Amino acid sequence: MKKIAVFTSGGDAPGMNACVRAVVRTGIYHGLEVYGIMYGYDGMINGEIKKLQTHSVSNIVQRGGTILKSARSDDFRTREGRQKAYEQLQKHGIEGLVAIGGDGTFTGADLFAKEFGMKVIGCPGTIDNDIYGTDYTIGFDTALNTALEAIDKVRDTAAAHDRIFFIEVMGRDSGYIAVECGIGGGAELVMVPETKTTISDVVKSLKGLRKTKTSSIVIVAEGDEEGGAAEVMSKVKNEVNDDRMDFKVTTLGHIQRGGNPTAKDRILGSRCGLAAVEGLMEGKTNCMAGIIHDEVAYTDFQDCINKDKPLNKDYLRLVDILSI
Ligand SMILES: Nc1ncnc2c1ncn2[C@@H]1O[C@H](COP(=O)(O)OP(=O)(O)O)[C@@H](O)[C@H]1O
Ligand SMILES: O=P(O)(O)OC[C@H]1O[C@](O)(COP(=O)(O)O)[C@@H](O)[C@@H]1O
Repeated sequence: MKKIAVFTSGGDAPGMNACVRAVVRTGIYHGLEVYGIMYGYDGMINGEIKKLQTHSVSNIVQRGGTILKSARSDDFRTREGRQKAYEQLQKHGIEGLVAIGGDGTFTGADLFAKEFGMKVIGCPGTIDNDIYGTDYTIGFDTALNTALEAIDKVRDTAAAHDRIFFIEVMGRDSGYIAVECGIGGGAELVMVPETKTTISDVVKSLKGLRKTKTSSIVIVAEGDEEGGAAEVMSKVKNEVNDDRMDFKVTTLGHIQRGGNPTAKDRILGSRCGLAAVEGLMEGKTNCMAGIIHDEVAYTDFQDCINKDKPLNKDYLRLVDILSI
């Protein structure tokens, strides 16, 4: 293998730049030519491909977002789109790809590799931490710490005014951010998509806590089955029907996906990037380079896509016990 390319796809997650840098520098270190594809699969189809040098990735290890930009591509979901993408890669003589993204990116990559014989290794880039085959995903730690900092600030005003705050964090299908910032932020309750918490459960807990506490923080993952924080708050308010309880909502939103990556995300991105390139050089394909128990681990795309990474139930128990 002489030429490889790297791209970021789907969303963006802090630490992706560290990963891109590692791919470029590891490739060059091993004598490969490394190309960057802009705007994910859309850029692959449109031929937005450029050769990268060591200096192309200078001064990015500390930056959030992705210098290669990111996009969601409908065209890549079609056979014609993937055919065009393959032709563009052939023009440059590219034989291997490093795909930095989430489940969707890996689904497209797996299909593409099987259809055209392209070699592809993925790196797990999502703040949601919901990818099987790695203990942590690139971006999760930064998002968690951003959310935690915001929760600390909200707690100050919650305490000063004896309020009950419903704080919405990201996680369309996953409660990792919610549960971990719930523990770290000392939340009274955490609502996540993985477990059912009814409005009556919430009301019962809040009324119970009222006997010992004057303020409370409820963390709601955006994908909770009862709705986001605003919807949960309004349902709880209706059921409580007590004007003495002062409810507020804060939605943290996309601030969680931005900002300079933490040390953990820079290191994770760097390790996965290096492992992806060396994996390609060893002939591996259709798998993701992740880290399990502090060791590099390659997991088949099919497992990454189809297997669940369950939340640690001990974490939810921890929130319950520590919030009394
Ligand atoms: N079944 C599929 N077939 C082909 N391409 C796909 C498929 N699923 C996802 N993709 C491609 O991967 C891109 C990123 O997927 P998406 O789910 O948006 O993000 P993520 O990688 O973060 O999960 C999509 O925009 C699409 O181009
Ligand atoms: O508004 P967008 O860009 O669709 O992103 C929202 C989604 O992004 C996520 O944060 C995941 O993003 P990443 O996978 O890119 O990290 C989800 O939790 C959330 O539902």
